[in-house]
Amino acid sequence: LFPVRFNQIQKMLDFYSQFNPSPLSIKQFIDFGLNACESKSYIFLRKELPVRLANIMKEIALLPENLLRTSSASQVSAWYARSFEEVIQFEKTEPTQSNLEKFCSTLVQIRNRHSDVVQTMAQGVIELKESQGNVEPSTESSIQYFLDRLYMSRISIRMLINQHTLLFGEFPNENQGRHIGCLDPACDISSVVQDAYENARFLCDQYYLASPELILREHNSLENKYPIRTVYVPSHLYHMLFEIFKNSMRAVMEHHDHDHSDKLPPLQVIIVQGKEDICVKISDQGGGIPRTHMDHLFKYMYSTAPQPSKSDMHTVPLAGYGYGLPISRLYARYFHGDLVLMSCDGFGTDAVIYLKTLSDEANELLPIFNKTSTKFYKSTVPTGDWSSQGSVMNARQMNAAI
Ligand SMILES: O=S(=O)(c1ccc(O)cc1O)N1Cc2ccccc2C1
Repeated sequence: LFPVRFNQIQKMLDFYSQFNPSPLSIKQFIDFGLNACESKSYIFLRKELPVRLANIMKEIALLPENLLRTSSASQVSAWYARSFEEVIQFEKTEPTQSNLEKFCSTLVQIRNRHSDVVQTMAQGVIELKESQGNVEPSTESSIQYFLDRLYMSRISIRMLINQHTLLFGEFPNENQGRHIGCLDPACDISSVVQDAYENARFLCDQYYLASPELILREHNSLENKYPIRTVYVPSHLYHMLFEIFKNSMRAVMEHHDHDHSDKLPPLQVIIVQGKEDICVKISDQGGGIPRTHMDHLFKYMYSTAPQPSKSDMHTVPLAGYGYGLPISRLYARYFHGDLVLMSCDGFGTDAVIYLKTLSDEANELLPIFNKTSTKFYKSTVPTGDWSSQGSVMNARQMNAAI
C-alpha cells in the first residue's frame, strides 16, 4: 500500500509544483471579502493551497542533507506531506455544503498541525550544529535562503487559511465588526504601537523593575488626517513592533549602567505617511551595535543557540535567542514592505518598518520553486571579488616601491 500511495503523492507533487503561486494584493483580499462567496474561495484554494505546498515541499527536498536528515526537519517534511495529501482530496469534489464544511475543518487541522514549524526547524538547526560542529559557509547560506522562503511560504499559507476560516467559519461576518478576516481596512497604526509598547513594557518592568518611556509622534505628508490609518493585518504589525520594542528596551536597560539618578533615555517613535510608503521608526539610545554584528541579527544559524529550558523561559531576558527579527522582517516584506535596522555603535539603534501606502501595491511576496531556486542550493559561496586584507609586499615589490 505505502509505495503506491507514496508514488501517487510524488506525481501530484510534480504536477502542482509546475504552477507558480498566485500572489494576492491586500486590495484583492478586501474586495473579495466585502461580498465573500464560500464556493469561489473553495475553488481558488483547492488549487492554490496545493500549489503553494508543492512549491515549498520541492525546496524542502533540496535542503542540505545533514539538515534534512535531522529528526526535526524530517518531522516538518512529514507534516507538509500529510497536509498536501489531505488538501488534494478536494481537487475534484464539488462545493456542496458538506464538502465546504469538511474543507473548512481540514484547513483548521492543517493550521494546527503546522503551528510549531518554526520551533521545530530551529531544533533541527541546533541538532545540525551539535552533530556537525562548525557548519561550512555554503550550508549556512543555503539554510538562510531556505528558511526565509519556508517561513514566507508558511506566512502566506496561514494568511489564506485564516481568511477562509474567518470569513466562512463558525463566527459569521457580523461578529467581525469592520474587520475582513484578519485584515483591518482602517488599522490605526498608533494604537497598535501603543499596544505593543505596553506589553513589552510590562515584561521589561517585571525583569528590570523599570522601563523607558515612549514618545510617539505622527507626521502625515499626504493629507491632514490623524491618526494615520492603513489597510493591514494588525497581528503582523503587532508581531514586528513587539519584537522591536523588546530589543530596544533590553538595549536601554542593559546599556545604561545608570545609577538611579539619571533618567532612562525614552524610546522615540514616529509614524509617517508618505505618498508611497508608511514608515514606523523606533529609535532607542541603547548603545547600538557594531556593523560587524549587525548582519548576525537576521541569521537563523547565528541566532539559534541551545534553547533555554522551558522552566526558565519566563525569566529569559526580553529578546531571547529566537527568530524574532528575521521573521518580523518576513512579515514586513510579505506585503512588499520592509524592516531595516540602522545602528550607531556606542549610541543606539533605529528600526524602521516600511508599509505600502496603497493596498493595490501591497502584493504578497511569494517564493517560487524553479531552476533559479534549485541552482541556489547547488551553488557554492562565490569567492570574494574585493580585496580587503592588507597584502604582504615581497622584497622586490618593497624595493620597487621605495
Ligand atoms: O542590536 S541593538 O542595537 C538593537 C537591535 C534591534 C533593535 O530593534 C533595537 C536595538 O537596540 N541592541 C540590542 C541589545 C540587547 C542587549 C544589549 C544591547 C543591545 C543593543
